[in-house]
Parts: sequence; structure tokens; C-alpha cells
Amino acid sequence: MANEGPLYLGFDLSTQQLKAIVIASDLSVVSDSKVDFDGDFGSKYGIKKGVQVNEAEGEVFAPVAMWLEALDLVLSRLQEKDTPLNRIRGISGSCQQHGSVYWSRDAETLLSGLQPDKALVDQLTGALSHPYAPNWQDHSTQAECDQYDTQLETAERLAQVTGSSAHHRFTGTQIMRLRRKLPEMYTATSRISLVSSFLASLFLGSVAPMDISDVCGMNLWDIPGKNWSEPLLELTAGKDGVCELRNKLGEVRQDGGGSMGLISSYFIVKYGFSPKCGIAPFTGDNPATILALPLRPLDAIVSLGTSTTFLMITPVYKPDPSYHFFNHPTTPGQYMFMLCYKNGGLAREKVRDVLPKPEGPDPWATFNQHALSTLPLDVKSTGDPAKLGLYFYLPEIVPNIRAGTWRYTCDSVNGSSLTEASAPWPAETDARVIIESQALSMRLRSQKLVQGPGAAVAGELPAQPRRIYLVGGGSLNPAISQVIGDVLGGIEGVYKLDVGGNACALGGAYKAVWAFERAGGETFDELIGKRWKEDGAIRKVGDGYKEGVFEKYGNVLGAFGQLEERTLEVARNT
Ligand SMILES: Nc1ncnc2c1ncn2[C@@H]1O[C@H](COP(=O)(O)OP(=O)(O)O)[C@@H](O)[C@H]1O
Ligand SMILES: O=C(CO)[C@@H](O)[C@H](O)COP(=O)(O)O
Repeated sequence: MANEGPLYLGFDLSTQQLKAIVIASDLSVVSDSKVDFDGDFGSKYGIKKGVQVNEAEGEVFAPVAMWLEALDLVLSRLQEKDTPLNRIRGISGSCQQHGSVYWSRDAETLLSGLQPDKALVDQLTGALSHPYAPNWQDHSTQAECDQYDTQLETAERLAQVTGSSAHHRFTGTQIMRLRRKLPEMYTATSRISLVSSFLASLFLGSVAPMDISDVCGMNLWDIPGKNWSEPLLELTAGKDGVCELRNKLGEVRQDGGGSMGLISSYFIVKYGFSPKCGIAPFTGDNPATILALPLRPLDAIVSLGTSTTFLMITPVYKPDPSYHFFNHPTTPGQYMFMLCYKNGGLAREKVRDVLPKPEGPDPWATFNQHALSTLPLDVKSTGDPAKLGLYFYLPEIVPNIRAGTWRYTCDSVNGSSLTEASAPWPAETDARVIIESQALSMRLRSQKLVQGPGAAVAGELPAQPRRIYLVGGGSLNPAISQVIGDVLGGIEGVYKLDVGGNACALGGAYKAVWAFERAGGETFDELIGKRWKEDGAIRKVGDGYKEGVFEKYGNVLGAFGQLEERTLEVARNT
């Protein structure tokens, strides 16, 4: 560990964990720690996989007190590792998107008067007007979504304005529902934070503004207009409630860098932070993931966390109801394209858990063995049908469809004869088919983004991303990496970040370096690009494009789209 020079701290407050990573100005990792909500808190908060569920209403939420306790714990773990917290010059972070925290009228007083001899959780429960934060897996807001989609006349128009059509988890629809369900709580709320601005607020000792990228996950922010959308505020809070809601949401910070203020004395006294340590804007976990490396247009990131997300950056704002556009977290004029699947890591775990438990320590060994020994689409010889499936153990986001499992076959050469399988195929085959089908969905929806320039870069090769970067817990899995590369291609191959499971925390830490060390108008890419060394940061884990294999998946892409359409149609009519 270098003995001098400033250090930077990045957090990731995601569904199942709170992670912290400390880096130096040269981007080398100095220390890290983590809290696993289920593992560390057991049954104390009544959670499973980081959340509580009210099935009857489709509600999914997290106890905010648990996050407060986790913050003290993750910092004490850094301390136990002798991390020189006194050298930390700046803090930023990444947090699960869309969740909202409701502050009471006592929030500012309690946040600014924190006593270091007590725990956060014992001092801040009174700062909350609601003990829970809706989680991104919540699907209780269909009625609100229907109203959002028509408020600006069409879902297309809503996507033009806010970057997305209406989504259950988006904060605007969540606020609208909670205002109706818990009117007294809403009235007692002085401010509403996103999870990112909530965590930043704890460090600042005052409610922090929302961030310019994370705010795009609310269905309330007018991206081209750079302001809250008046008609959408009106829909959420009623004609007379617009001003009140605007005050609760506060100003949005347009600059992703710089300092929002100095660290609260609580952390100085309790953990030994320097009084000069500054707090940069925190952002969403997906925006932070694209900051974990100098990403170029045409590169794609697949984040294999609890959710699975597919991310690209682009200078062109081309929203569509079937995906999301966000402001880039650091660079005005750049945008982030995102697909988010609810049935990601947990759905793969369900398929894994049907298979016999492996003898050794790797719980994925049997799943991986079958995923790799099954041929693409399970086509063993000419004439065999291709196998496609939808494995939605939870109601899905992409497409918006109820929970269920659907298995289909089609002609492997041209995708014709799409037919529902009359009986489930062997569970072993599901291991490959679930990964293939998740990747086919990403390929189907990102086709337009890789079209023209992809072909130009690749010469004669078909359009596809240049590089695929894998991050998140699932990126540790070699079978998943290989199958994703088979389907999505990747002209330069498939890469894994060496801190694969820590990528968003790392993105948060890089953001802090840029926020405090940028010179003049130096962009994130300029600063990080100069310091980032490919060696030691990423590892090639797959070839990506394989001639013949990539095309096999191309042959059934249309059929996969039809399968989704057909399933949607049946679901609509039942
Ligand atoms: N070796 C592995 N193979 C496949 N999936 C894995 C592996 N290790 C972890 N995971 C998955 O990673 C998920 C957690 O990823 P992580 O990025 O830490 O999640 P989050 O940020 O949502 O809390 C788990 O749900 C688990 O399914
Ligand atoms: O809802 C989304 C993105 O729109 C999710 O990606 C959340 O941001 C949570 O992510 P993880 O806990 O899976 O990291």
C-alpha cells in the first residue's frame, strides 16, 4: 500500500450487499470491504436476498434501518483492515436504482447533529417518514404505469421525454402509489431521496441533491428539457400538489463531478476521516458500472448482478418504449442505453437448484458442466429443432409479462415452425437454454445500436458489439461468460473486470477521483483514460464472435421475438 497521496472511496449499495472499495489516484485498489445483508443480519430485518416481499400487492421493499446499520458495519470493516481512512480525499458511490427514501421533517436536524458515540441506526430512524424503500423488483404499480403511459398521450412520447416508458419500479409511479396508499406518510415527508442521494446525504450530514443520471430512472425528469416534467409532477401529486412535490424532490445537481460539501463530523470522529474529505455526487449502480472502465461507443457491458443489465454508451438520444435512456453520469451530451431484466441471477439460481447438488465447493459446477456440454440451441444434428425458453420466476420487465416458464422449439435454420414444447425438456438442457435466451433478448433489442458502425469496424463481419465486458457476481462464472459471448459475439472478444463483482463500487471510486482531480474541463474519459491500464484491470475470458456459431443464433432471433410476442398475447388474454 503506497504510504502517501490521496485515496478515494467508492460504495455500491445494491440489492443484496453494501460494498466499499478504496483506490489511489493511479486507480490501484488499496482496500475493500463488504456487508452481505442476508449473511450479516440473518433474520433480524425479515429479509430474503436483501428485500421483504408483500406478494398480495406485488410490493418489494428494503428496510432503510438495515442500510444504516450496514454503513457503520462496512466502515468498521475497512477500519479493521487498517485502511488509512484519514487519507481519503473524496467519496462517491453507486446505488441500486429507482428506490426511494422518505425523510421526515426532523431529517436535517438529525443528520446534522449525529453523535459519533452512537450508531447511525439508533439516531436516524426518526429522520425517516417511512421505514421502507421500494425496491426495483417491486411490481405494485401497474395502475400508475397505465396513467403515466397516457399522460403525455403515448408511451413513445413518455419515452421521448423521460428516456423510458412507464415502468413499475420507476420512482415516479412508486411515489404516486405511496401518496395514495399512505397519504399521512406523504404529507409528513419533507424530502424524497433516491438510494444514491440517500447514501450521499448520510456522509454530507444534510439531504443531498439527486444526480443527473440516476434521476432518469424516475419517469419524472424531462431529459431534453433538463428539468422536472410539469405534467408528470401533476399526475403524480395532483394539480395542487406540484409545488409540494417539487420541494420534496429538490434541485437536481447537473454536474456529476466536483464536491457537494465536506464530510459530516460523525465520520471524522468515529472512523478517522479527514475533515477535508469531500462528498461527490453519488449515482445509480448501472451508470456507475459504465464508469468502471473507459468504455467506448460500440462496447457493451453485461452486468450479471441480482438483475441482469445490458449497457452501452452513445452520443445519440434515441429513446424507445422497449428500453431505457439515461443521461451519462459524467459527460453532458452522452447517453447510456440500458436493458434491465428482473429474472437475471436469481432465475439462473432457480435453474441451477433443480439440478443435483455438486459434491465440491462450487455450487455452480453441475449447472456449468451442462451449460458447456449442451450444443448451441441444443441442436445436435441437422434437422434438430432449436430450443428457446423464457424463465420468468418473477414478473419480468423486458418484456412486461407475468411470471411463468415457457419452452418452445423452432427450425434451427430459419426460425420457422415456432411451437410450444409439449413437455418440459430435461432440466440439464435448461442450463444452457436460460443463458442463451437471456442473451438472445439482449441481442434482439440492441441490434440497432450496433448496426452501421459495427459493420464498418468489422469489415465483412456481421454487426455486433466491439467488446463485451462482464461484471457483477455472475461474471465469475466461466460457462455463463462463454455462452453470452457465443450469442452476443464481440469482435474483440469477451472480457471480465478483475473486480467483476465490485465493478459499480469501482465505478463510484473512479468517479470520486475524477470529481476531485479533474483539471479545468477535463472529462471523465480523458482523466481515467490516461490512468487506466488494461493489464490487471480486465481479463479476456472468451473469443466473442465465432463464425458459424453467432450466425446460428441470428437464424432464430426472429423466432425468439415471436415467442415473446406470442407469450405476451396469451398472457394478455388469460
Ligand atoms: N460463480 C457464480 N456463477 C453464477 N452466478 C454467480 C456466481 N457467483 C455469484 N453469482 C450471482 O451473483 C448474484 C449477486 O451478484 P452481485 O453483483 O453481487 O449482486 P447485487 O449487486 O445485485 O447485490 C447472486 O444472485 C448470484 O446468483
Ligand atoms: O432496476 C435496475 C435498473 O433499472 C437494477 O439494475 C437495479 O439498479 C438493481 O441492481 P442490482 O442490485 O442487480 O445491482
